Amino acid sequence: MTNLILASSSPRRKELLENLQLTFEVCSSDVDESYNPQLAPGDIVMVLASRKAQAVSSKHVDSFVIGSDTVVVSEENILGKPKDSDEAFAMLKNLSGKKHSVYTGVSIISPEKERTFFVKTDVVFWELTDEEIHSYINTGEPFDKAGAYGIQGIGATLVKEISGDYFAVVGLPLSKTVRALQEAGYKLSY
Ligand SMILES: Cc1cn([C@H]2C[C@H](O)[C@@H](COP(=O)(O)OP(=O)(O)OP(=O)(O)O)O2)c(=O)[nH]c1=O
Repeated sequence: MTNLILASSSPRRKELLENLQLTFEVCSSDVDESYNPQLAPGDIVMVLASRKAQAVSSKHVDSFVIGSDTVVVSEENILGKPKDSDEAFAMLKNLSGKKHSVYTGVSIISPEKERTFFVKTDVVFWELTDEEIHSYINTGEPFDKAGAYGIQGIGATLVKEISGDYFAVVGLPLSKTVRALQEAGYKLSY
């Protein structure tokens, strides 16, 4: 029996976790991703990560469940996934030539307890021309990603500097996640 479940439909989170050669299943959480905009960004991603983990944990009570959520924060604006090209353009224009922060929340629910935390990573973008932004949007890469970019793909070329956990920007801070799993009683097979 697999006792580790990733409560996510994100192909990136699955690929990240696969790097660690753990045996796990993926269950899509499908929860309402609305949140109270008064909350601080770290609290928003923790609330959403916990909601995703709880939705799956309630059906798999004997498993360790990982839920996660990522948002991009630029000058107080919280950027999720763009709905269309116009929104993607507005997000990338907003990020151009500046520093922003990527917040990723992780919630681990074990048969006994829940442990939820967040990681903040600072990213600096090069100054982008409108033409560069349009070309990037035309690749299709921005659409299912918070802040309208993927640092693991062509989006890497937009990034001048990163300070913090690269994996957290992609969607799951691997090292802290595994440590939290172990603290919750999960035994690694290697
Ligand atoms: C900033 C950034 C985000 N992202 C992705 C990670 C997440 O998949 C997505 C943020 O949306 P999320 O709502 O966190 O996740 P999701 O809807 O894709 O998946 P699920 O809720 O089922 O777990 O943005 C990248 O892939 N690369 C990046 O550089």
